[in-house]
Amino acid sequence: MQRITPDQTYPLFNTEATRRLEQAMAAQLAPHTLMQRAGLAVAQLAQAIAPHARTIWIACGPGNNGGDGLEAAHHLARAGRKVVISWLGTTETLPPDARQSWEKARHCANIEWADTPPTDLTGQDLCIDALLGIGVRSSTRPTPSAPTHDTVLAQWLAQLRSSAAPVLAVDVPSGLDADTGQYAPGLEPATHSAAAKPGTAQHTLSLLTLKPGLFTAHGRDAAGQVWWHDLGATAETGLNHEPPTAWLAGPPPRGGRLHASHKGSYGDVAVVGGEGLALRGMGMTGAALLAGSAALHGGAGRVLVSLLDQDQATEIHTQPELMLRRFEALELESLSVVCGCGGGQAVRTVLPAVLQRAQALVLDADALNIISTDGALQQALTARSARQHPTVLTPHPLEAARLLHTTSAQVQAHRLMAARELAKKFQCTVALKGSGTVIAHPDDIPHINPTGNGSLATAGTGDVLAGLLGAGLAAGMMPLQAAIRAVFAHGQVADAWPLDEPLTAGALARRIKIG
Ligand SMILES: NC(=O)C1=CN([C@@H]2O[C@H](COP(=O)(O)OP(=O)(O)OC[C@H]3O[C@@H](n4cnc5c(N)ncnc54)[C@H](O)[C@@H]3O)[C@@H](O)[C@H]2O)[C@@H](O)CC1
Ligand SMILES: [K+]
Repeated sequence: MQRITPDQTYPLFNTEATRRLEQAMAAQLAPHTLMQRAGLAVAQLAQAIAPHARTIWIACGPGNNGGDGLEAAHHLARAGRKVVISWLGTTETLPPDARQSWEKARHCANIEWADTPPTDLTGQDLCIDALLGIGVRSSTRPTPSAPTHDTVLAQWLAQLRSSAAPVLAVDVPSGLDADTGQYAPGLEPATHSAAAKPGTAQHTLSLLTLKPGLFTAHGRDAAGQVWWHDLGATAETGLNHEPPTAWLAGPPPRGGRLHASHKGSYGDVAVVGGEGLALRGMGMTGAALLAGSAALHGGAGRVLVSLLDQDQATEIHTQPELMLRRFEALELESLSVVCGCGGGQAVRTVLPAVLQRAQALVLDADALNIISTDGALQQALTARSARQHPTVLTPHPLEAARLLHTTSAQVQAHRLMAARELAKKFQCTVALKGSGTVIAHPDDIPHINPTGNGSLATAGTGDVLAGLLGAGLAAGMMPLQAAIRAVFAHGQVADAWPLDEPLTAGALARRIKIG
């Protein structure tokens, strides 16, 4: 069993791939072996995280996820723990594996069966959520047979989510789609506001494989600390037979700078953005300066800033290392250009030249919005790949939706798919921002970033990411690697930041540590 922390790369498998692996393993093993291993692993983790739990309430659903819970109940009861099971299944519809575990639990004298879950649980107890696993239905189609069952399920789920006791979720938090990190319709937590985080699992034990939905969209909030037990898959079938659906990214390789290096060794970044106050009465130069600061702290040799401002300041007092340049004075062919941060409408005039001539390019914010409305710019963007000019797009879900001519809800519903589609459409690397940023490249398996938290949801943090990425490209990194590294480092700062201190984008840029 492994505790998942952002210190190494892990393969992630969607439901389809997990089912294939399960079948391949089941074919080699005695019947019921996988569920026995799963239940034992759940019981072991329960004992480890709540060694003194007075009562362990196990909510078991009608399928094999419930079977894992029943199997765990048997082990916990045998270990002398007080176990209360609430079971939602019927003997007529029980899958064969779950039936065996049900029989076992039934024969345990010291297990209490309760149709009404205990309501007096406290922080001294433990809940095990074995209601739904990867078999959750994501369609809103009602099941003709089960209106009552669905109501009870919703009630138990609400009880788990509001319990004062810690929750250990089996395989996935019930109701969460293991592929997308979205809740199945009708099974969302009642409260969905960022300010009042809904009650969710403190621990999730992912079985056989790690699933992408645990790490993106609502997955991070829903799952808490993720653990993984491969049920013997690595040793017995070799997980290598099945290509991963995605990777959970790990830290970039560390590498110090050569002593005999100079500023030219790390390349030049040019930040083009920051519409001035004069054009429309909306000054956004700060965004470009933040990107410039991040590029500097990200290790760029030199950072040039070209503000899209008629009244360019002659000096930037806050960051004297940044060098101001008029756009016409930039030698785009030899620069890693970060374009769009605070670009407003002014960025429209420079985009054709930037797309045509920039050696390497990061496109963010307003640059993306303008490109999404302009077919010629889209063609120019796609054409860069044939000229071997690396390009990285850093959209948030709404910007991605505009580029894909869809809605941000659709993008969020399938973040991995949306990022891949964008990468293919424009033949470039994409970092789709949001919880569990997805980094995609046309020919590669996508990566999900494991670092970062809600403190990054503040103005300017996207500009910092774009600048940091520009530094990676300027140093000659491949765009996918540069994106993985930048997103990881960006999130790492937020993870190390004190919880009670607001994180400003300026501080974020200054704290970046690379390599
Ligand atoms: N796939 C694997 O590799 C393994 C699976 N195991 C367990 O088995 C689970 C998968 O089992 P199943 O395929 O039986 O699926 P689940 O047990 O996750 O769910 C299926 C049951 O839930 C009901 N259900 C689904 N969506 C619902 C909804 N929206 N509202 C109300 N009821 C709903 C279905 O009618 C069905 O009865 C895994 O998550 C894991 O916990 C482990 O035992 C061992 C290995
Ligand atoms: K579950």
